[in-house]
Amino acid sequence: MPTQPLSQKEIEDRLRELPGWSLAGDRITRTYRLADHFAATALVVHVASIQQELDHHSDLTLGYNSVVLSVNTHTAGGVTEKDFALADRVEAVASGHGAN
Ligand SMILES: C[C@H](O)[C@H](O)[C@H]1CNC2=NC(N)=NC(=O)C2=N1
Repeated sequence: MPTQPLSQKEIEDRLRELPGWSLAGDRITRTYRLADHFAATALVVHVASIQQELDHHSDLTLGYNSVVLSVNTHTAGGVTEKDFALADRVEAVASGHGAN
């Protein structure tokens, strides 16, 4: 059964449990700040490995000392539980990279 898009209320309820994350159009997004470019690059590589494991992929933008993650579920045409599962996994590792 295909993953269903969450309603606006369901998304807002889930976002309350994810400080730093917000809804931008039909995607959820968060910007992480890191110590420097190397630390930001290491976080991108770590997120990429999580995404391969989950078979779910965000758009990742690497800056000098920042990483912007933006995701929805293309196949569902909106935000689904898969996006929040990815967000939860990234949150669990981000602090280990010194991200905030
Ligand atoms: C076949 C494969 O499972 C799909 O193409 C996956 C891969 N990663 C994906 N990532 C995201 N963000 N949305 C998808 O719909 C999606 N689909």
